[in-house]
Amino acid sequence: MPLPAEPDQPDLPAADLEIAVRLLDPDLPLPSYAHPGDAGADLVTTVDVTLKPGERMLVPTGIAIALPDGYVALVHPRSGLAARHGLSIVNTPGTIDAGYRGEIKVLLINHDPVEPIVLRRGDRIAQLVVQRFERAAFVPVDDLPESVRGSGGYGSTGGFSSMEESSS
Ligand SMILES: O=c1ccn([C@H]2C[C@H](O)[C@@H](COP(=O)(O)OP(=O)(O)OP(=O)(O)O)O2)c(=O)[nH]1
Ligand SMILES: [Mg+2]
Repeated sequence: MPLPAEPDQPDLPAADLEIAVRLLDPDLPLPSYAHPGDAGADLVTTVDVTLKPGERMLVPTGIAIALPDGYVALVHPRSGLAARHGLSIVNTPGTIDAGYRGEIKVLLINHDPVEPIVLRRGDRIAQLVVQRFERAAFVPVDDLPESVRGSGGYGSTGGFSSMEESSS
């Protein structure tokens, strides 16, 4: 697939990969990176949304994409909205498969226990991280190779000091 000769946004480096995007709502922008080197391209909501405390809603972004084979796009929350308002994504990160041609939607949730979150059409609600992935062959075996960690997990290396005190 040919790479764009020029960056799609001024002051940003040329892209590594071209991804076809259908703008289902042409008045809204393409996904865009805020800074050079950013991993996530921001996605917007096409609709006004009010999320009550604890409420979740599947929100449209107005775009459909065609990822090349061997790539996945992951829908991540934006940390600023999470820190300021408690906005997150239920299934974070959401997985956009290479073969998916439908509209990308974001399953938002309001984690604030008290305040509703009000979003307006065009607000940036999430970010899309495009990555290569490996397709695994899952091979059944009787024994796994040994490792230093072994089967220790779920806090085997210790937790917060307050948790250690309360559990002892
Ligand atoms: O945040 C998300 C997650 C997924 N999708 C779309 C793209 C993805 O390719 C498809 C299926 O997602 P996933 O495999 O996570 O969901 P599933 O419950 O396993 O559905 P399916 O049975 O269709 O695979 O839904 C989104 O638009 N947003
Ligand atoms: Mg699936």
